[in-house]
Amino acid sequence: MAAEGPPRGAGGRGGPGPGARGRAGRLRVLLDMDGVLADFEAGFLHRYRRMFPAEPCVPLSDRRGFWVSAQYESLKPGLCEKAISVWESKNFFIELDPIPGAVKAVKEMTSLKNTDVFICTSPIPKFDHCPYEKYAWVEKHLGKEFLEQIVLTRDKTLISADLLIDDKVDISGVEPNPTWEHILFSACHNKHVELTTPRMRLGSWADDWKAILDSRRQ
Ligand SMILES: Cc1cn([C@H]2C[C@H](O)[C@@H](COP(=O)(O)O)O2)c(=O)[nH]c1=O
Ligand SMILES: [Mg+2]
Repeated sequence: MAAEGPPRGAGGRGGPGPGARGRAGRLRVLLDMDGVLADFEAGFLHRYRRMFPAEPCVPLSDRRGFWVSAQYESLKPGLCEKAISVWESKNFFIELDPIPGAVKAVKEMTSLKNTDVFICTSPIPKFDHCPYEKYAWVEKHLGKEFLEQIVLTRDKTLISADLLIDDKVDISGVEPNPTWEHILFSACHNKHVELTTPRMRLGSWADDWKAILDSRRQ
């Protein structure tokens, strides 16, 4: 049964939130969903081929840049809209496979002492299926209790935390100085991007993500 009251690690203390390092020794981690926990890229390619078998596609090894829609449009005018129709279709988000090792890593991370883990994900504006299916995906793969840990936002800079693990290279929004440090999670579209120091990358869930968390602990 889900616990009552505010979710673990979420506000509830009143007054302005503490700074990134002032949370009574607790580390707050935000995990992106698409491209970090759920395999958006493979799911997209699979469904796109099924929906548009006569159209050209981009193999995952040739993906460059975060926006699938932009790369498809440059491949052939009109493909942007077709690409968008793929992730707008019913069951796209719920049917995404987990990224290898993600489910185990999230469960392990959640069980660490002094660590609060949230899923921070941007829904698409067409809301018919996506927000519901993101919740359903979390329940299916991580369990009901984890539904308390979901943050849906189109602007991740507004959310305060110590770390954000995300596959998008540039994350911007209305807050020019987000509290979190962005750890770039490797994906087919960002593998070739060289990061300037001190930016860090997590190659996969098989890599030492605990060391990254520890580097941010007080
Ligand atoms: C590649 C791509 C993605 N989107 C949408 C699909 C997802 O809802 C978000 C990405 O969310 P995340 O939290 O940053 O992982 O963006 C899109 O609209 N167009 C695209 O090309
Ligand atoms: Mg992502």
